[in-house]
Parts: sequence; C-alpha cells; structure tokens
Amino acid sequence: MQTVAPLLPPADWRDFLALTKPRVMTLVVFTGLCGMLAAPVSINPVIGFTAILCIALGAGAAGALNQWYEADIDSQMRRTSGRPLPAGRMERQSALHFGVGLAAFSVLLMELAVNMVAAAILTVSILFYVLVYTVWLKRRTPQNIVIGGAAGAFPPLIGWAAATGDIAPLPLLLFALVFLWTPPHFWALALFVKTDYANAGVPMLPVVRGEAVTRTQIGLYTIPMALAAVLPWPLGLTGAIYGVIALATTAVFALMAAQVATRRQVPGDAMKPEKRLFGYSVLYLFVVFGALVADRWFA
Ligand code: HEM
Ligand SMILES: CC(C)=CCC/C(C)=C/CC/C(C)=C/COP(=O)(O)OP(=O)(O)O
Repeated sequence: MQTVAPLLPPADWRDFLALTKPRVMTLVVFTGLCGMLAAPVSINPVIGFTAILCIALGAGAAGALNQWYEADIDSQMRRTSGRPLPAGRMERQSALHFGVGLAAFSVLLMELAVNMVAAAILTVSILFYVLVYTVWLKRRTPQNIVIGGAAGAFPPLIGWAAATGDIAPLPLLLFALVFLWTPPHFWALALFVKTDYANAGVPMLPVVRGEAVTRTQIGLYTIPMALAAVLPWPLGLTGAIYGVIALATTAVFALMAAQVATRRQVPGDAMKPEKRLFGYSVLYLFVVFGALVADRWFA
C-alpha cells in the first residue's frame, strides 16, 4: 500500500517572514529608497511609499522562491538548515504559492500605482535572482554570484525609475557599484563558511578554485568597485558631501580588501580580515547610499 506523507499544519507567520530573508533585504530596500530620494524630482509620498513597498515585497518574493527551489541545499548547511522548509515547518507548496503570489502582486502594484519602467526593472530583478542565479548558475559555476548577483544591483535603478519614470547615468553608476561590491561582499563570507558550501556541493569560488584565487579576486573586484563609488563626484553627478564620504569609506574598504588579498592580520586583532571585510561591506553600502541622500538634500 502506498503511504502518503502527512500534511504539516499551516505555517506560522514568522516562517513566512523568514522566507523573505528580511535581514538581507533591509539593505536591498535601503538602496532602492536612496535611489529614489537621490533623484532630482520630488515624488508624491504615497506613490514613493508604494514603490518602496513593492521593492520590499518583490525582493521578499524572490527570497521565498529561492528558498523553495533550494531546500535541498539549505538542509545540508549549518547556516541555513533551520529555515522553515529544511526544518520541516512548512509545506513546499505553501512557499511556492507565497512566492509566486507576492511576486505577481508586487509587480502589478508597481505597474498600476507607480510606473511601467519601475515595474519592468522589478520584474527583471526577481527573474534574475530566481531563474538566472538560483536555478541556472548557483549550482553550475563559481561565477554564479558575479552574474546572478546583478539581481541585487537593480533596486537603486528601480527607486530612481519610480521617481522619474526613466534611468540616468547616476543610477547606472549605483547599479555598477552594487554589482561590483557583491563579489567582495560574498566571497569574504564564503572564505569562512567554505566547508558548508563544499558539503552541500555548491561550487562557490573558494571551494572550486581555492582560497588564494578567491583572495586575489576580492582584491581585483574592489578596484572597479571603488571607481564606481567615487566617480559620481568628479563627474558632477553628486556634490562634495557624497564625494568626501564615498572617498573615505571606500578607502577603508580598499584597505580591508587589500588585507584579505594579502592575508594580512592586523597585529593584536583576533578577527580574521575576511570576517571584518564582510561585516564592513554591509555597513559600507548603508553609509555610501545614505551619503547620496544627504548630499541631495543638504547640499
Ligand atoms: C548573489 C549575491 C549575494 C550573495 C550570494 C549574498 C550572500 C549573503 C550571505 C550568505 C549572507 C549571510 C547570511 C544571511 O543572512 O543569509 C549575506 C549577508 C548579507 N547580505 Fe548578502 N549576498 C549577496 C548580495 C547582497 C546584496 C545585493 C545585498 C544588498 C544590497 C546584500 C545584503 C546583505 C546583508 C545586509 C547581509 C547581512 C545580513 C545579516 O545581518 O544577517 N547581499 N549575504
Ligand atoms: C528587488 C529584488 C528582486 C532584489 C533581489 C535582491 C537580491 C538578489 C539579493 C541577493 C542577496 C541574497 C539574499 C543573496 C543570497 O544568496 P543565496 O540565495 O545563495 O544565499 P543563501 O545561501 O543564504 O540562500
């Protein structure tokens, strides 16, 4: 006789929230908000709020679909095994319905309440994270996060497009900044959770090419990233408030990346350089994007 797995009871709202990867998405939403506030037009506050809500819902939906697809990998890594699907607190179908529904709702609302350009870029970023990164590249190549990581670079463009209905050189540079920031951000982390990825068979760079190559790549990506961060000032797209803050915080980033690339431990410092760079990478984007808004509003 065929046995049928018993259905789980309906999941808790906290598990649905966890599907959206809320901590990571705070920075995604913040870069979208700053992209919107840096635009040289004033947006109706209700429309502006709706646009940010749509970015949050769309990013959350993408996170949920990512977790729906890779519950098998997540169950094999210490960092992710407690998530609602691998921990058995939710049916896979529930996660799929939640993700698809939320994605459709966020895009539709953006289209109806904000504009078509913002809705189109939101659609591309959701598809990029789910199809290009999660389904196609993540299990196939160590370049997964370089190409697929572009998904996380779209929000400043979405925010700008929500305000102006268009794209322009400044949000394109912001796209480039987040795009080039992603490899140092992620590979710094991958250096110290390498065994997790190796156990799960995910071909992240330190697993496939080794630590030395990963350290060098972190250093190399930091060079164009620094350029993208600082260029808006000399190009006249921002003022000195942004320029000085971007220059100072990027110099610190470059120093930390150089320490990772050359494996230099600061004397008397117990923390590994890659751990420090990973933590700083998150703070860095918050500060640089915050500076953009400060520059626009207080200059
Ligand atoms: C494909 C590209 C990326 C990969 C593979 C990646 C991976 C990760 C991982 C594995 C973590 C640590 C654990 C976790 O909270 O899940 C993390 C943390 C984080 N990431 Fe990324 N990330 C990427 C891109 C981004 C982007 C584009 C942003 C935002 C603009 C971002 C923002 C953050 C934040 C804010 C944290 C800290 C979360 C916390 O405090 O728990 N990441 N990232
Ligand atoms: C607007 C919109 C759709 C934005 C998408 C934002 C986006 C792509 C963020 C990427 C950040 C992220 C959660 C990476 C995790 O990678 P992973 O899935 O490999 O990490 P994991 O091992 O923690 O699951």
